[in-house]
Amino acid sequence: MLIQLKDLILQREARTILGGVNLSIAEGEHWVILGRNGSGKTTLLEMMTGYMFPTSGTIDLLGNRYGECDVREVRKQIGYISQSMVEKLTLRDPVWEVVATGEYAFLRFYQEIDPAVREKALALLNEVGLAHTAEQPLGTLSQGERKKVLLARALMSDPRILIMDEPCAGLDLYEREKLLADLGRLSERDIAVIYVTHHMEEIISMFTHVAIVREGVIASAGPKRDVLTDEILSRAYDWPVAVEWSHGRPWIRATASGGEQG
Ligand SMILES: Nc1ncnc2c1ncn2[C@@H]1O[C@H](COP(=O)(O)OP(=O)(O)OP(=O)(O)O)[C@@H](O)[C@H]1O
Repeated sequence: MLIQLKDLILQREARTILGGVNLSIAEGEHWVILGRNGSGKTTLLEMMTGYMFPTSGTIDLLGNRYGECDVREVRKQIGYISQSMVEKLTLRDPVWEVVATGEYAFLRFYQEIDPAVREKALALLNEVGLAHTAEQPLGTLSQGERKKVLLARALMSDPRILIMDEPCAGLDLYEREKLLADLGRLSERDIAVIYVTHHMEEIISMFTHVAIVREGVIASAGPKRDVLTDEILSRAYDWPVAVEWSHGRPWIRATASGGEQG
């Protein structure tokens, strides 16, 4: 098992944020996590990355149990892409340096960079189609390009697991499709992807499984075709919806209009 979450409970003050989460992610699977705002998706990712600890329950990642191992060592095998990550990067740093820092666990360099690390950063930039931006300050790149830089950065340490929290948020259709294409190519690598989104159409064919979080518990989890049904999704979103599959991707349609009167 790559990741095993058992009976995770997280209590803050009087609130139960996670109410007993169980989830197993095996080798060769790529998961999407769906759920309404505030259902607990980001909290789950923060637990998997060891940035938050549960009130009770266990988290095993690549055979390491959090609380009984050096979390920093485990984290080296995880690439994590989130909005808070973007905000921590320095916009005036050259793009290749931003990518290269992914080799280490820190955000900026204060010493000479190993030429081999630079070469690797440039190769990864090339893979995401951004080789030409290597010397530009990060701040001169579009939002979509910045997300690709983050993807390249996350791959620097050759992680076994890549965790992404809404990487396509704020991207236009073109930028989104380009990022998803880069992501799709990851299935050639030995890397498991865990991906949080609000947008069903981002569930590209590489994804094998879906988990739905609802009010701090897993409402449904399994192979994507079993989970992405009209019934399960209508319950998950508290709204009548219908799913259609096109080019191997699910598309969701609200079957009652929020704009209709009375
Ligand atoms: N440190 C905290 N203290 C108290 N409540 C918290 C804390 N962290 C998260 N929460 C609450 O836990 C719930 C789950 O938050 P989380 O960010 O995991 O949701 P989410 O599913 O990622 O939401 P979104 O889709 O809006 O990003 C929210 O109601 C949030 O307000």
